[in-house]
Amino acid sequence: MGFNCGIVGLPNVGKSTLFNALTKSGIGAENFPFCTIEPNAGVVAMPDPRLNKLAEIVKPERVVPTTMEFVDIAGLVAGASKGEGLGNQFLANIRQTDAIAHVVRCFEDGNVIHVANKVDPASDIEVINTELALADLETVEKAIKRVQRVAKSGDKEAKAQLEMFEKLLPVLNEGKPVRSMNLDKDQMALIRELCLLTVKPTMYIANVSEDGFENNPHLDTVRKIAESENAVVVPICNKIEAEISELEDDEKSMFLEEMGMEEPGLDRVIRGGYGLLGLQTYFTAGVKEVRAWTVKIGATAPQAAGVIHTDFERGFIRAEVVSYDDFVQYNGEAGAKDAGKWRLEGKDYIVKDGDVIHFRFNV
Ligand SMILES: Nc1ncnc2c1ncn2[C@@H]1O[C@H](COP(=O)(O)OP(=O)(O)OP(=O)(O)O)[C@@H](O)[C@H]1O
Ligand SMILES: [Mg+2]
Repeated sequence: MGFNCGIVGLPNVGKSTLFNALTKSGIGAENFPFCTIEPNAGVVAMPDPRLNKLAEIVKPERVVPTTMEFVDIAGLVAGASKGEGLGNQFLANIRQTDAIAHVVRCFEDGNVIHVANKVDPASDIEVINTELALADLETVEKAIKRVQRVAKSGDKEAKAQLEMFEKLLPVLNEGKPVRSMNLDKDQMALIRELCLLTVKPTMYIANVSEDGFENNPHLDTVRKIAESENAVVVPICNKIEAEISELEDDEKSMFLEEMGMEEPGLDRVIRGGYGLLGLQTYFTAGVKEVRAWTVKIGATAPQAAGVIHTDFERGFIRAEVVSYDDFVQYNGEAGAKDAGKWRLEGKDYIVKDGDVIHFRFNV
C-alpha cells in the first residue's frame, strides 16, 4: 500500500544529507527492494532483526524486508504559503505525504550557512510551522465559506463541519498545528476531507553534531516544543549517518562499535516514521521467501492478506498463525504445531505485530 514520510525543514539544515543516507543505507543484500521512484523519493527498507532470525530457521531462497518511502522536499522559507521560494509546489508535495519528518538544525558549524545566520531551533520550527499553519488557514477559510451555504439550508452534517472548522481558526491563526488540539476520532472525521498539513503525524529530526547528543540546549528546545504538540523527537547526526551509509557491512559494524552505537541512527528515523503512522509488521515464511509486510495496527486477517494481493483478501478462507516468539522458540512451523502453538484464525482475527502467517484463500 506504500506509506510515505516527507522530509521538510528550512534550507540547508541537512534534509538531503539525511535522505541520501536513508536511501543508500543497508542495501547489502542483492534482493533488497530499494529503488528510486523519482530523484527525490526513495524506498527504504525497514530494519528488522526478526527477519534474519526467521531466515536462519526457514533458510529461504530470498529474504525481503518491508519498506517505507521517504520524500526529500525542497527547503521551505518564510512566505511559502504566499508563494515565496518554491511556495505552493512545496506545500503540494507535503500534502501528498502520510507523515512529516521535520529536520531541525541543532549543530553549530560556522562553515555551514544558516539562512537566518544563527542556530535557533525554536525560531526555525516556528517559521516552518507558521507557513504550514497559514496554508491550512487558507484551506479552512475556503471550506468555511463553502459549508456555510449548505449549513444554512439546514444540513446537519454541514452544520457539524462548520462548527468544527471554526474551532480550527484560532489555533491556526496563532500558527499552531491542528495536531496539538488532540482531536478525537469523530472530530478527525469531520476535517478529513480538508487534507490539512498540520494534522499530519510529525517527528522532529534534531540534526545534532557528532558530540551533540547530550548537554545540547538546542536539542532540549526541540524536545520541549515537540512535547507541547504531540510530536516525537529523533536526535541524529546526519553527517555521520551519511558517512556510515557509505560503508560496507563489516566496516559498518566496526564503525558503529567504535562510536558506541548499537545501530545506525537512521534505523531510529525509519522506525520513527513507521510508529508515527501506526504501522506494524507481520511475516510470511516459506522456503521460497521469508518476507515482512506492513499493515496498520488493528488490521484484520483479510486486510493483512490484501496487502499481499487483493485476491488473497477477496478469497480469504482462513489464516494459519504462529507468533514470532513461538516460531523462534519451537524452531519453525512444524515445531510450533507440535507444541500446540499453531492457530487457525478467521476473518475477524486482528493481526498482531510479529505474527507469522500463512493465508488460505480461494478465488
Ligand atoms: N549534523 C551535521 N553536522 C555538520 N554539518 C552537517 C550536519 N548535517 C548536515 N550538514 C551539512 O549541512 C549542509 C547542508 O545539508 P543539506 O544539503 O542536506 O541541506 P538541505 O536541508 O537539504 O538543504 P536544501 O533545503 O537547500 O535542499 C551540508 O554541507 C551538510 O554536509
Ligand atoms: Mg536538499
